[in-house]
Amino acid sequence: MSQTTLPAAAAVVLAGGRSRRMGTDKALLRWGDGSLLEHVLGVLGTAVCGPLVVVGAAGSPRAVDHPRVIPVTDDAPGLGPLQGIATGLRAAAAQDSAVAFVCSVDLPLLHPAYVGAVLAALGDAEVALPVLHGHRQPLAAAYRTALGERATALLDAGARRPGDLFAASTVRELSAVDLLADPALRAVDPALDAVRDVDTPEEYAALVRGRPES
Ligand SMILES: Nc1nc2c(ncn2[C@@H]2O[C@H](COP(=O)(O)OP(=O)(O)OP(=O)(O)O)[C@@H](O)[C@H]2O)c(=O)[nH]1
Repeated sequence: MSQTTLPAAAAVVLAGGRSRRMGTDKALLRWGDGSLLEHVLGVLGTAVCGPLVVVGAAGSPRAVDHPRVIPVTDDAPGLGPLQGIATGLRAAAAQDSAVAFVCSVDLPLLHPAYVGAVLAALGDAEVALPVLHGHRQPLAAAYRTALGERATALLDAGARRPGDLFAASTVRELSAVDLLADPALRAVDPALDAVRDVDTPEEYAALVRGRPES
């Protein structure tokens, strides 16, 4: 993919979780030559040409040495992914990005072709929501950044789940068949491993074992 064809979207990485199952900060897990957060930002940086928003926990910004990264933090601690989505979309909107790809930090196999396919499928919907491996994938999805305000209002009203935002939005669900209609994605990730997250040391070790030596 050449620089000139990159979508003019932002990317948002949620990196403010507690990593209880992993037992150590997932963003700082080693992947390749750096941390998992750096790796995911590297993928996103080649997938979109807008700002790369990193959402850390309240009071705990992530220091990342990357020219396009905008670090932000949650307004309140421990409210979970809906809060991270709200914070990240508002920050992307403040940078004049109308659309953002939103993901978690724990996706070692995220690929620019996946990001491109999801963004391309947004159309006139407010959310392009993959439904893969039997689950909705709110943290590997595309959103209109105007939803940041709606998500914040929902949080203020006590909502906590991304599903609460979807119930109040125009959502285009994307099946594996829908996504794999994109030839670029089909060529590089036919199993859609891009959404394979690592939550435990065992899952991390399994992916490290399967990783080609760099
Ligand atoms: N900014 C922000 N990110 C969050 C929050 N909760 C979870 N995340 C992120 O959302 C993604 C998915 O999080 P989970 O794996 O479900 O939760 P986690 O807290 O990281 O891990 P566990 O403690 O094992 O559940 C990860 O990238 C987390 O960093 C939050 O309250 N704020």
